[in-house]
Amino acid sequence: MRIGIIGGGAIGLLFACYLSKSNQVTLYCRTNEQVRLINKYGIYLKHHGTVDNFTIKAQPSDEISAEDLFIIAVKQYQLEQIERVFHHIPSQTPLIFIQNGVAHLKFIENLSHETIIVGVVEHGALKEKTNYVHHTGEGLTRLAIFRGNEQFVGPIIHKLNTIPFPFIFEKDYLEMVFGKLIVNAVINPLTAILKAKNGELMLNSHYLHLVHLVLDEVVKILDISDREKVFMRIKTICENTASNQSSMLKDILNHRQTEIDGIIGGLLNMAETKDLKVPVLQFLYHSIKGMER
Ligand SMILES: NC(=O)C1=CN([C@@H]2O[C@H](COP(=O)(O)OP(=O)(O)OC[C@H]3O[C@@H](n4cnc5c(N)ncnc54)[C@H](OP(=O)(O)O)[C@@H]3O)[C@@H](O)[C@H]2O)C=CC1
Ligand SMILES: CC(C)(CO)C(=O)C(=O)O
Repeated sequence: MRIGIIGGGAIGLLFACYLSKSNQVTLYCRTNEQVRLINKYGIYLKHHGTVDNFTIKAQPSDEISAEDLFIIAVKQYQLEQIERVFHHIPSQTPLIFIQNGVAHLKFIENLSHETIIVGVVEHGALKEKTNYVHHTGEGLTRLAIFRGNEQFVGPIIHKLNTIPFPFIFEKDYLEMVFGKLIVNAVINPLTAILKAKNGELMLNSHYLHLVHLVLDEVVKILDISDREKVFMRIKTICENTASNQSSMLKDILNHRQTEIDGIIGGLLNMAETKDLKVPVLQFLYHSIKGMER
């Protein structure tokens, strides 16, 4: 299958390497410099201490070619910037969006494409250089249909699946996206404000108290009945990624924009619609927005 990946960041590079094992991948980048480096030297993938080199074709993102599928791997807040790119992708070509949070759902609703799939990525990836990615955490990618015929997803998953880079099908896209949203809403802003690694949220009793305060409001907004199950999922992720810095902490430390609007911003909008008071989430939102400057 011909796969176009838009965005040569951590996830774009990671997906390009694994998917190129059994597909023809083109990585669409923002800068000509990244295009040049990848076409000349390929992409380096570090995994478990081993570094492999992958020959991948790269093109500027304003020169879209015909593909069988596009994976959109830019950050949620960069989607607006690539809006015109979608005018060059035929409406029959399936699109996969893998952004964290919920804000991207509003953006994709306005596209005219017939088949839109949303994904939740449970891998960890770190872009160490322009054409060098570190696969820091092994996981899987969940895919669910957002628009179009569910029948298309099975064959796509079949073609994307490789070991150790699995894809699985989820029936309910909202349940899938909200599941990840809760995890990111609790872990990301707290770790970024406290400058703490994920594991510390469970080990420091004061941080754990904050986890519960955040979770109480998230559970209220999303009307979740099994709070304990949700807490256990967060606890497991904190323990499994104990020594990791969350993506929001990394963004703050590197003076980059964060995805707070897509994560806590999305929840604040839902709270407003339901006329719910959520002071803890307000505090997190404004703390991160203030720190972004
Ligand atoms: N990294 C991870 O471990 C995980 C990430 N995710 C999600 O995946 C998404 C991507 O994250 P991640 O890869 O880490 O983010 P990065 O910031 O590393 O990558 C985003 C990439 O998009 C590129 N981009 C921006 N504008 C354009 C454009 N006009 N044309 C082409 N490319 C463009 C950027 O290019 P440039 O560098 O030139 O600015 C950058 O390389 C996020 O929404 C995140 O929530 C989900 C789970 C795990
Ligand atoms: C699951 C978690 C919190 C892992 O660090 C993550 O998705 C992130 O950092 O964005």
